[in-house]
Amino acid sequence: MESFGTRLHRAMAERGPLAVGIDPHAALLDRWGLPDDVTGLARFSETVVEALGDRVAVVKPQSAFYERFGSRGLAVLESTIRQLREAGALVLLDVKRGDIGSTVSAYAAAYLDPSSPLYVDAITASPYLGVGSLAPMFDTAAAHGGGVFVLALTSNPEGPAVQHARGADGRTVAQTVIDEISQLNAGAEPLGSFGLVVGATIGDTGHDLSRVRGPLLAPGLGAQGASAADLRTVFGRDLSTVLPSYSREVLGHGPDRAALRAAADRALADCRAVLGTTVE
Ligand SMILES: O=c1ccn([C@@H]2O[C@H](COP(=O)(O)O)[C@@H](O)[C@H]2O)c(=O)[nH]1
Repeated sequence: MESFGTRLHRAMAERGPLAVGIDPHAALLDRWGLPDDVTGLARFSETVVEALGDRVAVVKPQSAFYERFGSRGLAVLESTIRQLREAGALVLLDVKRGDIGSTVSAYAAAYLDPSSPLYVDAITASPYLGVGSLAPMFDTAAAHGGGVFVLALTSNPEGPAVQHARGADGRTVAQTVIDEISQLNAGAEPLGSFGLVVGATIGDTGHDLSRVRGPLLAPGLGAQGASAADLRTVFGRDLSTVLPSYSREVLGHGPDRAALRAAADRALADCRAVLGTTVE
C-alpha cells in the first residue's frame, strides 16, 4: 500500500501544487443563486467536483459547512467525498479534530479507516491536547495510507498568542508541534504522510521547518489577504513541500465551471511562479 506522502507527492507533480477548498458559505450560496439549504449545499459541492475534481491535486472540503445542516449535510459530505475520489482528487477533510487519546481513536475510525462512510485521504487535526494525544490518528493513517495535517502556525490573527508562547525549554508551542511531526516523518521518502498547517499570512516568524519532510498546507491565500509571493517570506527557500490552499478566492468565480477552472489555473500559475514548476 502506498503512503499518503507518496500519493500526495505524485499528485502534486502531476496536477501541480494546489489545494482548493470547498467552503459553501451562506454568502457564496447566495452569490451562486442557490438556496441556503441542503439542496444548495449539494448543488454547490457537485459543481466544484465537476469543475475541479479531475484537475486539482487536493480538494479540501470544510466540514463545518456540511455539519451545519445536520445529518443531511453529512450525507452530502459523504457523497462529495465519493465523487472527488472518483474524479481522482485527493480529499483532505478540514475538520480540525483533537481530544484525549481514547476519543481521538474514534475520530481516527471516522475519517481514516476505509470502512467508514466519511473515509478521506487526510484530515486536519488540532494538537492543543498534546501532539501525543493524536497518536491513534497517526497510527490509523499509517495503517491505511492516510495523512494528518496538524495545526502549527495558523493563518488567523489570534493564533500567535497561543502558538508563539514559549515552554520551559525555550521553544514555542508551534516549534514543539513542528519538531514532533518532524520525528514522525523521519526518513520518509519522497514525502512524509504527516503534514503541518502553516498559514500564508504569518510572515517570517523564525520557526525552523527544515526537518519536517512532510507537506506544509498553506491556507490564507486570497480572501485572507496573503498572495503567492508571501509563500517565500513564510517558507524561505525550500518550497518543494508547500501545498498552497485557496477557498473563497477560487469559489467566488462560480457557479460557471469554466470560470472556476480558470480561477484555479490562475492560482496554480501564481504559486508555480514562486514555488517553481517541479516537486522535488
Ligand atoms: O490556519 C488555518 C487553517 C485552516 N484554515 C481553513 O482554510 C480555509 C480558508 O478559506 P479561505 O476562503 O481561502 O480564506 C477555511 O476552510 C479555513 O477554515 C485557515 O483558513 N487557516
